[in-house]
Amino acid sequence: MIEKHYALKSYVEGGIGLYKSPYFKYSSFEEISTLFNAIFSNSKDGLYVCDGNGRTLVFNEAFLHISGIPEKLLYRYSVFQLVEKDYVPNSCAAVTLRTRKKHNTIIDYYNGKKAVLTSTPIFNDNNEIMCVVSNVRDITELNRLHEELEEARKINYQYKQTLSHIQGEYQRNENIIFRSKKIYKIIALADRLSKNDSPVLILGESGVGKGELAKYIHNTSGRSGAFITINCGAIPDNLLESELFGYEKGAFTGANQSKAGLIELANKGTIFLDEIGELPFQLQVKLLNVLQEQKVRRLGGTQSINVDMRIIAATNSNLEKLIEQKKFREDLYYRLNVLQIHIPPLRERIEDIPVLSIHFLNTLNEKYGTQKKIEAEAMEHLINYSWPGNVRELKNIIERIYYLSETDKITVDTLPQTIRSPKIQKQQHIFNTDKQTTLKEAVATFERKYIAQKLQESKTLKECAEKLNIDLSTLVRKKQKYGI
Ligand SMILES: Nc1ncnc2c1ncn2[C@@H]1O[C@H](COP(=O)(O)OP(=O)(O)OP(=O)(O)O)[C@@H](O)[C@H]1O
Repeated sequence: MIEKHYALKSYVEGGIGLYKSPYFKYSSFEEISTLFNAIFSNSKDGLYVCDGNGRTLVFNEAFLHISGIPEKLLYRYSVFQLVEKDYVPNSCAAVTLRTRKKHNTIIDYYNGKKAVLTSTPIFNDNNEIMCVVSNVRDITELNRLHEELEEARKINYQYKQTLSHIQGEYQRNENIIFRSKKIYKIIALADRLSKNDSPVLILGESGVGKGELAKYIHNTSGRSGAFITINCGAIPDNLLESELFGYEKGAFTGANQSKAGLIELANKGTIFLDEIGELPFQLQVKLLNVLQEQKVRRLGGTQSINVDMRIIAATNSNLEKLIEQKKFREDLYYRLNVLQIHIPPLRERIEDIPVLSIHFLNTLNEKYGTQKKIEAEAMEHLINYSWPGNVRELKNIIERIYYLSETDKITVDTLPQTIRSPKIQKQQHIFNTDKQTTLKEAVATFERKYIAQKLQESKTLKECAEKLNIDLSTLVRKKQKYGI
């Protein structure tokens, strides 16, 4: 059993006394003195004891080492004089002698060591300070480690910042893969825009990712409802109205039961109107009313239904030109064009080509458990190509070469002729001169190029369909087939 010995407690302010075990057999002064001497001199902490006047009584080797005060000076001067004569910057014991209280401080000794000091007054029966015991802990090493840790933390933080910046450039935000600063800025802008409910107009060529960005804005907006997409150019005019606004039973022949429109379905969510330039003129005014009143009335209906939706519209047409041509309502344009984002074509952000190519390839690798890789030279060709169909075309091409490549290496030979021959492409040659091309392939190549060219020359899909003398729906189908 351990006996707690309180003999010294009356002398130690706030001290806990001494613990002695039953094995403590020393009783003579010599034995106890030897023991305490051993403890004192073996302590790694510096120990320094002065009397009530601040004169040195006893100290250990560690104290000399930590404080760097020459032994002789310790005998000659009191703690007050040591400070006065500037042998030490400060004295913890001197403060305790003045305040008669235990004191803690940190001292930067002149030898470069840093220590934490605790000085404790020991009182005699007359309540006079008999001595002050100072414990001096060297924290130079600890401090160095602390500084190193701080430095490491700083570096770590900087690395993290850099990494997150790099990741930002190579980032995938939701499904948007990018490396270019241009898309990075667009994502940052979209993040800000997603916080409010104003309409957003996304401009950019076909396939640049307008739909993907609209989805991103919806997903980050926190709106609880659905994300509803409608391609105004792909649905025949007569169906578009009922699709958008819904109808009541008997509203027209064939309306055997009531049906909610897409606008209604987008309640609390987002409606994405793709190819808004293709929205028939008579529907534009109806849409404007919905936007202004936040209410929709089904065809054949008498009641207006409240809708809380965010609208995102997108187009690759020049809406201002369409307004001049009286094909698009100016008032609707201003209503939709509150916040505008322009996505540049892929050829203007070629840094995105490698990351997108690798992403699309890896998606297939994961799906089929393969490890196909694009060789550097092949990647160069992908980068040099002008991608009139933008990301959609790139995605289609990667899928195509994935299936065509027989080994794990995607080489230049695996690439379609159009991509392999940038010179021919730049010269706008539409015939494929590859001897191995079948007639069917050659016709497809021609058709794809020809449609892509006409699309570039046309303001709207409708105009393009007219130029090609084909139905709008056929054009949309072919656009999707060729990834343009
Ligand atoms: N940054 C991107 N990261 C990953 N996939 C993308 C990215 N941009 C576009 N895509 C993909 O490319 C294809 C075309 O994108 P999207 O439909 O959003 O383009 P769009 O500009 O709306 O085209 P359109 O004007 O023809 O409707 C989609 O399969 C989409 O997932």
